[in-house]
Amino acid sequence: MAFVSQFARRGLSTSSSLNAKIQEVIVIGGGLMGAGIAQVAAQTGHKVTLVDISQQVLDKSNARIAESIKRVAKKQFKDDADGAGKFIDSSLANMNIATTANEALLTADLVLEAVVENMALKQKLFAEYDQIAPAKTIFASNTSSLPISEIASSSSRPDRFGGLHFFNPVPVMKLLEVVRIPETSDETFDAMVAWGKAMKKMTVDCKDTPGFIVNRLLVPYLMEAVRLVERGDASAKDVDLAMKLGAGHPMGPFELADYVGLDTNKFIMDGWSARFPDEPLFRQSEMLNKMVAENKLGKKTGEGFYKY
Ligand SMILES: CCCCCCCC(=O)CC(=O)SCCNC(=O)CCNC(=O)[C@H](O)C(C)(C)COP(=O)(O)OP(=O)(O)OC[C@H]1O[C@@H](n2cnc3c(N)ncnc32)[C@H](O)[C@@H]1OP(=O)(O)O
Ligand SMILES: NC(=O)C1=CN([C@@H]2O[C@H](COP(=O)(O)OP(=O)(O)OC[C@H]3O[C@@H](n4cnc5c(N)ncnc54)[C@H](O)[C@@H]3O)[C@@H](O)[C@H]2O)C=CC1
Repeated sequence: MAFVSQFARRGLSTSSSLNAKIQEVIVIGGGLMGAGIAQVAAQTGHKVTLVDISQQVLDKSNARIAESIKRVAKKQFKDDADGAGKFIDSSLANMNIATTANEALLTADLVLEAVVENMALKQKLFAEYDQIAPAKTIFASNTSSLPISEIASSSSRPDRFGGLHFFNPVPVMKLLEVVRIPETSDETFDAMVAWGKAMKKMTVDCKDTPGFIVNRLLVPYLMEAVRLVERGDASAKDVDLAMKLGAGHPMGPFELADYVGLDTNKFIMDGWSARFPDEPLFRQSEMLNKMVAENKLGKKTGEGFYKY
């Protein structure tokens, strides 16, 4: 069966010449997603700089990356300890960590942002980087829910801007959503798709719509699960068991929410409920808001819907 993709349409062309191939990458935000993206970039032979304002976060992420690379190596080089060792060493050698992007910006092919889900912060960072990065540098956001167009409006290069949305845990999840805005040039879009493939991900194309493909379906589902428990219709544990055994999901919605981070869930709901006040699927949840206020953010703080 052949589909004709409406997203494969040709967009604007750019006057600035891009590198055909993305080789040097800066990942901004060294938390859950940034660390995973940087790890996979390093594993697939890219030179990568992982940037976070917090040295403590970087140290923690470094340790998590080292652990995760070992798991990947064990899987890829089952009975080949020598091959596994070389893979780990070369991956780690491809990676730098830093508390500022300034030096790496001078030569980067791609700046991929994965800081907290906050429009003002994302815009501020790209406005700054726009002043330093060369014309060839593509800018992209890993945002879960914010409009790429609005983030891109803070830079002077919307033709070299797009969304590259990865999934958690990045070393395991095979999908990458590649999002283009009307201004994204064909060269930029093609370079982003090619990079996704170089990262060994399957790519899907999507317009700049709330939640793109996966989160437009997943977030309302999660919120419906929370509302179900808020109404007292079932316990979180039973909902999770039901969705795992009855729908074949690897995690139930509450396990997944804890895994993703309840703060990230709340950032998404805050944004969508403000932007789309008439959409009942995007309504806020008192239970979720209370848990975030109590710093019960899920796995990362040791407690969310479950204790860890
Ligand atoms: C919620 C709605 C709100 C959305 C908010 C925004 C979020 C977004 O913008 C987009 C998202 O990311 S949505 C989340 C997408 N992720 C999921 O749905 C994950 C669902 N869970 C799973 O797939 C498995 O439980 C999982 C793979 C995690 C773990 O699998 P298992 O339970 O079977 O546990 P393991 O046996 O430990 O792992 C299975 C294999 O994977 C390897 N592995 C796991 N974590 C790893 C990691 N961090 N690094 C490297 N390898 C890793 C593990 O080694 C194992 O491999 P095998 O031994 O070969 O099977
Ligand atoms: N958690 C998830 O499962 C997924 C999250 N996303 C998106 O990825 C982005 C990051 O999410 P997470 O990694 O979960 O968040 P996180 O909270 O684990 O990491 C965000 C990091 O950004 C850093 N940061 C804050 N301000 C900064 C600045 N000015 N410069 C550099 N670093 C700064 C923080 O110190 C923190 O380490 C968000 O936009 C989120 O919506 C996308 C896919 C999945």
